[in-house]
Amino acid sequence: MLSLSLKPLTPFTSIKPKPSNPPKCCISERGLSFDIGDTFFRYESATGRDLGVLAAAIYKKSHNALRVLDAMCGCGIRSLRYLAEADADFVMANDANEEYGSVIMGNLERVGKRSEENKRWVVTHSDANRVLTECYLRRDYFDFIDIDSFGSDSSFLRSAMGAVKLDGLLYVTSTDGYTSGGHRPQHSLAAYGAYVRPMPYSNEIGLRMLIGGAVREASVLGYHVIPLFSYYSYHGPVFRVMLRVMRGKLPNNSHYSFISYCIRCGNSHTISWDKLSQIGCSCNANVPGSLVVSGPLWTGPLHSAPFLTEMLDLAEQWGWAGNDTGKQLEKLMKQMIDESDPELPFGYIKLDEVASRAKLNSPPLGTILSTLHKEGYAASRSHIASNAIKTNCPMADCVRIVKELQQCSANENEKYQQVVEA
Ligand SMILES: C[S@@+](CC[C@H](N)C(=O)[O-])C[C@H]1O[C@@H](n2cnc3c(N)ncnc32)[C@H](O)[C@@H]1O
Repeated sequence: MLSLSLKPLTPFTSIKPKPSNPPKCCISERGLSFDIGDTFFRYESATGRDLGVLAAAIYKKSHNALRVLDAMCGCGIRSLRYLAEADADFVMANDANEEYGSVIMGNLERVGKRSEENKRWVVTHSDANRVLTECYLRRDYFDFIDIDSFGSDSSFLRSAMGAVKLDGLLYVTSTDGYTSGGHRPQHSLAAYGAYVRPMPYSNEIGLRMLIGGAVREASVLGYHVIPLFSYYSYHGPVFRVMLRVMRGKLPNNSHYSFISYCIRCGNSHTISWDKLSQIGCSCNANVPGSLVVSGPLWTGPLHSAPFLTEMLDLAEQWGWAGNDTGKQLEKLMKQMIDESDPELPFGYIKLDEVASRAKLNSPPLGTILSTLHKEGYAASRSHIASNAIKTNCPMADCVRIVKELQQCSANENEKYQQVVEA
């Protein structure tokens, strides 16, 4: 059972771990062995952990310092990886559940027992908000804060923003897919300040809602955030965003605005704050209920291509591409880099939607992408949905392309048939 300690933070040395069963098993991730015991652990989150470790290591290289707060550490695998792989100078591994203490400590001891000489890590058991607020109050700021919560992490955003160093990194998570689907607009409004309605690219909305919520919390403190990468995984589902927290106001206000989707024509638009009173679609559909509007949320880039390129280079340097998991990670980062093309708008178009508007079967995704490129449109895959494309091509032209491709293949089939019959 989860026990939330409201005692002052206790240093690791004075924690008396409750006797627990021997570790259930010793497993390994990226060649590092660790125990999970009876803690919460998900194998499927390995990609999210890989991305976090790469980002932390890049931060360490550029700042020559890395103090990490792993606010909800479970068995401590992230803390262990930040120490062993990202070469963190110090990690505070916190989990509210005191019963995880011995497993976390056992895992962190793999990088060296804690002693008077070795104070590279500490284990605490407290509510994450309390830990973050106490760090802020004693001006003990961290370079990198990882908040791996269940559900929505919006209640930790403000305290995390106070405890992270300026120019530091905040790695936040949400597993709330229901809200991003637009099924609880009052909830998204309360949690992230965004009134979210059902839209065809709801999983991207989930990432944008999370970043938008962080933009809002940062602005309260006179800061702004820039997403370095945004990662959606259908295992959960999980929305993860790596944010750089910077001093001052958001340089580009148009990156925090509203979006509309027109059910009639299938096009989406961003709506700036000053145009809210003139909402409408370019197709001039005045059919009541045809326009769905969500926001305010993050409408700027989901990733920083230069930062992801550094991560990709580092993964290659570390030899991660040598196995299947590494290859998948490489493919993911390359897709994210493609998605960072500034010509590409927010959202994605599912090929099913294009096919249904064209009343035809959809041609292969690669064929549509190359046709869009030939016609001069920006287009890429989306790491979020394997059957979708990101493109600045209007829906009507996507439909035309699908029809033309279908016609082409019908003509070719006919010619082939004639050759066979002759
Ligand atoms: C998703 S799991 C963490 C998994 C871990 N980061 C990993 O990668 O394996 C969330 C953890 O947060 C802990 N937790 C839940 N609520 C908490 C709170 N308010 N403060 C601190 N820890 C909390 C749970 O005990 C659980 O271990």
